[in-house]
Amino acid sequence: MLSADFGHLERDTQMIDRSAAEWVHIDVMDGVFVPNISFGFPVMKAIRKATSKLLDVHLMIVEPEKYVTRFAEAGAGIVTFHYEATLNPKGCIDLIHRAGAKAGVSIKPATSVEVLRDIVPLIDLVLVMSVEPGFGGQSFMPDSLEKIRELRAMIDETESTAVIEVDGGISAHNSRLLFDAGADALVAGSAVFGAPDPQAEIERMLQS
Ligand SMILES: O=C(CO)[C@@H](O)[C@H](O)COP(=O)(O)O
Repeated sequence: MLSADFGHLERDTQMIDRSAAEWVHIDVMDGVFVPNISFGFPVMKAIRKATSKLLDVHLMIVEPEKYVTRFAEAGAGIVTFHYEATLNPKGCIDLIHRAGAKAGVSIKPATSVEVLRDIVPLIDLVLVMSVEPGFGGQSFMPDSLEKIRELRAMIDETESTAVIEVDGGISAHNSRLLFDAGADALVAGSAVFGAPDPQAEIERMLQS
């Protein structure tokens, strides 16, 4: 939703609601963990009202343990925080699960997937950032493909049920490549909202 027209948030959310996309991805940025500020609870609640789809919330904030419960209570089906943003990832995971949501952990491009080995059996989703978090419209970083393959192997070895989500620079041009590398869920912002027909673009990604 970061690439939606915020002046027409209800219209754009309803458009995604009618589309073949399965989840609605919400990027929350605090201006500290990333050099950009997006939105918080009021906007999240407005999106919640405009769709019945699962809300997939990506927190790009410091001290996520302070807020994960409130995001779950505001209607997030998945709450994902950054591994780099907390000293207590297991505590955050626990808080999210206790609030009734699924827990995800995200890693920035420079963070090795190895840091997740101990926690991958405890989580529902790993979000691999394929751009530096903070802004939409950046180019996909090809090194992410190897990270996805490593993560797929780690998830299989540890018998984790976590899904692999990838975010940043994704379109119908690379979605097949990502799927083949082991991704289960793809996030697309500018490719969808910048397309002449966003719903057809989502279909193209799913078809490819
Ligand atoms: O989390 C982020 C950016 O920090 C992403 O969700 C991007 O906003 C995706 O946008 P595109 O790369 O698809 O334009």
